[in-house]
Amino acid sequence: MSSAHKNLSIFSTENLPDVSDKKFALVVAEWNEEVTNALAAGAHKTLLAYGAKEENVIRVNVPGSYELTFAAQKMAQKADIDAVICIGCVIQGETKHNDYINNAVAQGLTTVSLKYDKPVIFGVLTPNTEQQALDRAGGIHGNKGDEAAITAVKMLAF
Ligand SMILES: Nc1c(NC[C@H](O)[C@H](O)[C@H](O)CO)[nH]c(=O)[nH]c1=O
Ligand SMILES: CC(=O)[C@@H](O)COP(=O)(O)O
Repeated sequence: MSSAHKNLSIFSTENLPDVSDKKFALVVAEWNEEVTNALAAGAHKTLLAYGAKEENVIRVNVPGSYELTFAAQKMAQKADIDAVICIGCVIQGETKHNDYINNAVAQGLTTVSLKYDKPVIFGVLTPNTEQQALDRAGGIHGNKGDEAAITAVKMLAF
């Protein structure tokens, strides 16, 4: 179901695990920072709303979404980090560069998650236009950051 038909900020909150003692890494790409900062704010707000402590949300920035994988690995290998949320926005350009980034990041984050046996959440927008990004970063389709955060919370039930 596309985001156009499912608000990203509306989700089930039944049977959520207690995450009051869990530590989250929030890895944020600086490219398209108006969008990624809005996504990160949504993720941060959602984590606190569902039980995380302010001091247990550790934000680090990277230049672009391609660098999310390396930073996610650095955070996931820390013994005290329970989940990693990766935030980015890769807007389609004139070339296929966005495809290479998106595929690398999707595969890379999955690899890190499995290697360190921890949730690593793909909170990366891959829109065709800037408007599509804004619509999903607190606009008409909700906030992908909210969705990424509640996904991290839910995955800590495993
Ligand atoms: N065009 C976008 C980029 N490009 C930069 C790459 O992510 C990377 O930093 C560079 O290739 C050097 O390794 N990044 C985004 O996050 N969003 C874009 O739209
Ligand atoms: C996804 C990108 O890196 C993008 O901004 C590059 O744009 P272009 O494909 O027009 O060079």
